[in-house]
Amino acid sequence: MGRLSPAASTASSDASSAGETVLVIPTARPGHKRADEALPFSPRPPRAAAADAPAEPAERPEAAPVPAPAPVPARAALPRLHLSHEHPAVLAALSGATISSGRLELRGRRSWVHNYVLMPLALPLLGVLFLAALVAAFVPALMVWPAQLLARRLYWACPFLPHAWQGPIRAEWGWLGSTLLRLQFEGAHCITVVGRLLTLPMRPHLPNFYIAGFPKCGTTSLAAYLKLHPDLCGIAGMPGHEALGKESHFMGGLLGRGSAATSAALYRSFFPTVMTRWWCEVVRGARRWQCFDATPTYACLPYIPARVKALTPDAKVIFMIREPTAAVFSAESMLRGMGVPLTWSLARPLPGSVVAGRRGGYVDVEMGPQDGNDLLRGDPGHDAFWSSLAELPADADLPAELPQRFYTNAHSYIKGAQYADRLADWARHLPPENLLVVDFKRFVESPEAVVREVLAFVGADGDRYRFQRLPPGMATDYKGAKMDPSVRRAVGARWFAATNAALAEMIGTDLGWTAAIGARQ
Ligand SMILES: Nc1ncnc2c1ncn2[C@@H]1O[C@H](COP(=O)(O)OS(=O)(=O)O)[C@@H](OP(=O)(O)O)[C@H]1O
Repeated sequence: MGRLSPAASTASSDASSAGETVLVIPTARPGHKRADEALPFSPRPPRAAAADAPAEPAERPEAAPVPAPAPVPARAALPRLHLSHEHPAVLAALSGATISSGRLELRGRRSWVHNYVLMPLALPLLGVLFLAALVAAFVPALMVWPAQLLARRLYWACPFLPHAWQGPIRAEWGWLGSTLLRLQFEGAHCITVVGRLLTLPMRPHLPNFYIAGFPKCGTTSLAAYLKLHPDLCGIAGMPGHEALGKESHFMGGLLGRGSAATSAALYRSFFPTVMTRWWCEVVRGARRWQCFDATPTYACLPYIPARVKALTPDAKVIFMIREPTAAVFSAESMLRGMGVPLTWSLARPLPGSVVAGRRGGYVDVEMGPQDGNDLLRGDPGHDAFWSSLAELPADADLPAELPQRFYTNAHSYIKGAQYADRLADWARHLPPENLLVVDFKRFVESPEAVVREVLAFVGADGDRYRFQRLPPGMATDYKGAKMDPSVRRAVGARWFAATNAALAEMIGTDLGWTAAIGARQ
């Protein structure tokens, strides 16, 4: 510690003449530590300070050697400032002092920027920094854990998603890029789910109708067309995500496979808030506001009709249908494009087929010989599993292996495209006037006419609908792959001929699928 030195008085006098008080204090030196001593601090007004200092030399003494601290007359009335010479640099930084030639100089007057801008801002700035540190410490802890938990459930319900991170996305973006994208996706999903749950009291709606399927039959496009009507809202989906922006997967176990998959309260979290409804009614002029869920797998899974009836007994259900092998091939191509390893392919010739000299599709790219789960042979184990799903009570837990078996087995897609059987499941639970079948081919050719029929079916006023053509939703990049014509014929005849005929009888129209052989249908 040191006392105010004569040098301090000198500097003070110099500065006084320039209009500021300067205290010059020798900085710490080994052997000069006297922690018990205090430095009298006299922030005198500049002029007065100059007047009171009787014996001050006119000029500042040389910096070295440092003069021994001289005693200063005690001033009981003045506050005493304790300075630690052990940390002169810290002191200088805090006080705005400078260290010059081994001495610490305290300047009593700073610029107006310092006094009126920097200093008043310092405290709020420190507060902001403190809050930022808190956020940096706690938000990851509060976000990462829920995000991981919810992502685990999402990946259980949609087990094809993780393949995309490890396969094509990693190949394109590298390890770091794909990891960051994955964290961003999981974080966005978490924010969406938590946001929905936190606003649950404002979400009293269950769907008035469903676009229940079938997968790869244009459900995304139909949903987008319907959302153009002021009366109609889809689910409160994940922003910016084409599929999760329109399909809830709630009954597929997105929030859990136990009671969370049957709770009406939790299901309500997916649908718009009263504010959204108010906006539609007051601003967009909706007269008969309705919301809908467009989860295409609902049409395939035989336990879903019972749950739809339990949760929404008056709901209407729309099914889009497409030539079955084309729909299965579209699903296969989508999954394969996401990096999902499948043991089957409609692009690969069946065993015994002549393939000499033919290249194309996935045949030479990533598929080995057609094995195991043969497309024509069938899978009795899967059939039994499927039948057990049809018996599942509406409030029962979903089987733990359900999504994995559903998404990887070729026979899930085959069963999912046996439309007559699936529609019969639905007709057992809901009245036929609540079910509408839409032909994908006709929808592609004349979307406006089809959309207007759908509007009439759900009870929305067609006169208030302004049609505008939209780009196809969920278009698949086939990467040049084509269905093998022999597979198409064989699979069509083996699995779909009978159900296509039954469908024609059911809807009163033969869509000509049995004869169809070609590219997309
Ligand atoms: N307007 C229009 N014209 C032509 N084709 C269209 C249109 N809308 C959707 N599609 C095709 O429908 C397929 C996607 O169907 P989904 O949206 O039901 O897919 S999903 O089940 O939701 O994943 C997907 O088919 P593929 O490209 O053959 O896979 C889309 O391209």
